[in-house]
Amino acid sequence: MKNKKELNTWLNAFNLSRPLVIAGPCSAETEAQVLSTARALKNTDTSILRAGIWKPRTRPGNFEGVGIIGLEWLLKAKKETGLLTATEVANPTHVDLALKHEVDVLWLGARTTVSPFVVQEIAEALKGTDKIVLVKNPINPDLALWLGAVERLYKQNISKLGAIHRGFSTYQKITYRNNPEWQIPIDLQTEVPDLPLLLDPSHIAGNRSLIFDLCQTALDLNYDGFMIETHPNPDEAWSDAKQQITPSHLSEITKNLSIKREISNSKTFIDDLASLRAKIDVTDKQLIAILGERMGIVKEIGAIKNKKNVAILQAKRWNEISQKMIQLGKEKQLSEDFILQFFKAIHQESIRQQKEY
Ligand SMILES: C=C(O[C@@H]1C=C(C(=O)O)C=C[C@H]1O)C(=O)O
Repeated sequence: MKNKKELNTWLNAFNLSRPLVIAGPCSAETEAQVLSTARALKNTDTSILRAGIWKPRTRPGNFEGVGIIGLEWLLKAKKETGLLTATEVANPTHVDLALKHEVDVLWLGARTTVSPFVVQEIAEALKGTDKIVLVKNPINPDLALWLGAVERLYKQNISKLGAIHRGFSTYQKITYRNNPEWQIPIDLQTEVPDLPLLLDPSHIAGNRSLIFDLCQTALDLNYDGFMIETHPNPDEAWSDAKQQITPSHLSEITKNLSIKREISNSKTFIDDLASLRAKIDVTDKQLIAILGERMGIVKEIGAIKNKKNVAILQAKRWNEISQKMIQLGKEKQLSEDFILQFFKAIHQESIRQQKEY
């Protein structure tokens, strides 16, 4: 997917001084619930009312959405409040029904993005639309699949596109419901900087207490806005009760976020930044010189191992090194995760260099 300046035209047209907010219930449950959420969101930063109509649940037997009648409630809410509306579509029939009910923003969910066949069918059903179409990341951490879905839509002349980061499935026990893997959206921004990027903190968190911090991290990483699940009585919600928040809680969160700008024109800021970056450039050069020196020694080790037919991988030694480095790293306030990742990368390169010998 190639970057194009025009990718963010639709977002700029909102003319917002704050991040774009899409909010609303995980699922539309009743007409009263959709309307009361919409009315309460009208007094917040929200521009777009979201509600799930068809809910793809991990296991059958849970509430799977109210279906088409929910689209009528959304339309009613839009007419009353003036909020735009958004819903998830997972097949061409959903697209057809959403368009008939004047839904303004359609999104592809994480379980849809994983399937190029389904994405293609949806893209063809939406061909040439002037609606906004947002693509959630696939459940597996695969940037190419995520961007591939955006590209399929773009190829069908859909120009109002955006990405939503909702985190990635993991088998490991973690604080979050879905692992954020921030490096993937960072890579996405590096590849297509003008593609609007929103955070869905509700699905990453799985728990409302983590939402504020996730939103602040996103703003520090230049995200353009949020999709946040909001319900008048979160604990009573028919789906994802733990991660939903009330509209007033949403207001409190958006009010307390510190909004970052891409750059400051202040002279002292520009001068200070330039001199600190010059120092970083010096240390980076030193790092490369030291890494080169280390690999030189590794090659000598490779040579003597080769002569005596000794295996390259020496798990005990490698284990000793990583443990020692984690300890040393702590003294310099470097996280264990970072040191492990860093030394794993060094070790891999070290094995590659010895194999080449
Ligand atoms: C360099 C060696 O080979 C491998 C690479 C290591 C490293 O880069 O430090 C450590 C252990 C081995 O898995 C070695 O045996 O010391």
